[in-house]
Amino acid sequence: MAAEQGTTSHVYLGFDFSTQQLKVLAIDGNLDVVHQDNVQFDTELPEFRTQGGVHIHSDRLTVTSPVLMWVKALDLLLEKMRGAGFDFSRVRALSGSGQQHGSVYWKRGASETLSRLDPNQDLFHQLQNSYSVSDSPVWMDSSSKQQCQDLQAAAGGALRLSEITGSRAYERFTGNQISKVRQTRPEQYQETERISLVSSFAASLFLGLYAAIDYSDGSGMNLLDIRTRNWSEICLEATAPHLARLLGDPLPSTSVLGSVSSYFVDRYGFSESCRVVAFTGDNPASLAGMRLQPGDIAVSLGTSDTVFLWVQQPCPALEGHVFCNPVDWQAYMALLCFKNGSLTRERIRNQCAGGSWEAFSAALTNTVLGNNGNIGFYFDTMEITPPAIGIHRFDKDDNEVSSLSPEAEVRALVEGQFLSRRLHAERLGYSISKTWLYLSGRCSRDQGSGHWRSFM
Ligand SMILES: O=C(CO)[C@@H](O)[C@H](O)CF
Repeated sequence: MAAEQGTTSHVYLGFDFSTQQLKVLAIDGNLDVVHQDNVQFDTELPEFRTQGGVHIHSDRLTVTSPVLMWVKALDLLLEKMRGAGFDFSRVRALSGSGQQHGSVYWKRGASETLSRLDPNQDLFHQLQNSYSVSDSPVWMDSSSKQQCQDLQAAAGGALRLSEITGSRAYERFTGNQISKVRQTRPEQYQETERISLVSSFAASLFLGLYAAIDYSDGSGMNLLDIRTRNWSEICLEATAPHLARLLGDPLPSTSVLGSVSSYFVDRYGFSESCRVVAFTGDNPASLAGMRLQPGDIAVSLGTSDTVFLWVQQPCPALEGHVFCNPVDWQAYMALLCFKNGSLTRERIRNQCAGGSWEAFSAALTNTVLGNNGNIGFYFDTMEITPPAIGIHRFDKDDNEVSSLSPEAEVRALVEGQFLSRRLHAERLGYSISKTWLYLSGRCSRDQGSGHWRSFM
């Protein structure tokens, strides 16, 4: 993708290490996009043999991604940019986001390697032996139920834990994943000198040293006290010994962490004065990037669907999450996460619309609002909100049925998904109907998303 030539004005880079791809966006001082590109993990890095960017293990609960795939994707993306003639010397600052809750385990000695990278070699080959855990747990994992129960017991129950960290214990949350690694892979845990989130791992690559975890993405760990913005001693103790040392101190999500490392200056021509701003989670980054204001509500349609909004005060509950706000460190953001998002929509598109979004949208146009009383719940994998699994279709008389016509199935999926998002949001007191609703995420550009708005 050719880079826009011409002006020598400063540009700003945003990287997104998401579930299925690594994306980069370059904007100028007017917020105009001057370059963008991406690396699709499944198709451009087939040697890692991922599906949807992950490995779903045989227990159907454990879900991981190879950390070196993310490293190699950054090598590939920067080479693509260089090949397109992108002028890295114009970059005044860079930041970005990562899929929330994923964890990266840096092996003893990795900080030395990170600080002395040879600009004549790529990151992938130099960091080959820098990770004590090669398959990073990611947000789609649902295998840490025991660790969740132990943490809730130590904190004084689910609601108490939610009061402290903004969420009851969730299997995908990083603290419970760290606890599982320590219990099931003690040698690898012993070999670990630093634990990052995907967001702070990405920032570390650009800094050439370990980057702090930011308040907002750190709120997705069941470890951070969202009022004091320090690690909760109760939660750290219940998770693993000496964990504070492995995590480092958290910082506001707007922190300037330092300058890009000499590796990127010498290899790609970045300016020595290019600043690295703290990376954060993909959903907090969406709230910031969409310039959401208190009272607005956003729906992100991606691998996971999320409903999130800016709130001034924490209102933790037994469902959903409260994170520290990425823009105003004294405010908060509320979020609901639905795991069966775009991958489920793609499955129904393939099965009921011949793999075509045009046919998918046509099916919505050809069927009536309310679908003649047919509705469905499509939890291909263990759902987060609510914690349920399986495909459940119902007819107008509330009888469970085993099938629907292809067009009725498409509408049953869309209406089921979006009425569910609205129901769970309103149950937490978020008024959907009387507010601005912003759509974001890969699927929000689909013309079918117009239909989806009508259910929210
Ligand atoms: O688990 C989630 C939010 O809590 C997901 O939206 C991930 O951030 C997707 F990457």
